[in-house]
Amino acid sequence: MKFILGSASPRRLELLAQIGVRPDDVRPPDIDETPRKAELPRPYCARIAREKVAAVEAGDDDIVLCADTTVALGRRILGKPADRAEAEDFLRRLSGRRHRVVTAVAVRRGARVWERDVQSSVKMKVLSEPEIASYLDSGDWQGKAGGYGIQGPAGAFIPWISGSFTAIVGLPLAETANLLVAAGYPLYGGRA
Ligand SMILES: Cc1cn([C@H]2C[C@H](O)[C@@H](COP(=O)(O)OP(=O)(O)OP(=O)(O)O)O2)c(=O)[nH]c1=O
Repeated sequence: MKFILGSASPRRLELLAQIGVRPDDVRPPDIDETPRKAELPRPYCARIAREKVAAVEAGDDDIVLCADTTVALGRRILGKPADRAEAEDFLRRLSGRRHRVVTAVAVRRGARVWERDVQSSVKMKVLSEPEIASYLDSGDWQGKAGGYGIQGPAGAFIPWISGSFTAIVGLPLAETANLLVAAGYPLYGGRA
């Protein structure tokens, strides 16, 4: 059995390391992440995690883990900003409001798939012009759903969350541990 992380996200690698899980291989999937017409954020996120895990090549006995993190403002999905202008647009929309962050995790072993999604609420303070400008200058928004990362400088913009911090960063560790154990990964030295 090999454990394969199907993700290019350095956050997911670090979060797995936090619970002592080191992949034997990292194979980021390449799928089309375009939402379907009128697709809601939670089903979208779960679908993308499933499509990612199906797209990773692995042996029948290997365990593959993929995840997707989606920022939802009402019914609207905010993906990874394409450029600085889009990141600015996202920040202005999120400023002073509460939004949701959904992270779906999918684990596959052979033909079997285990999945969970976790939804958190996040409140962003009303952002001032200097806060927006300096955050955009930092470049930290790049590659992050909704155009911010709570674990970086944007942590100063988040006075309150309800849910799972690790899920917001990209991988809900409690649920991930359960999925790995269900799939037969020897977490806790195989004692679980
Ligand atoms: C909201 C938020 C998102 N993010 C990140 C987590 C994810 O890496 C990214 C959302 O994009 P994803 O499509 O979930 O993942 P990815 O493209 O980075 O990597 P892969 O598909 O190969 O697994 O946003 C943070 O790091 N902090 C945050 O606070």
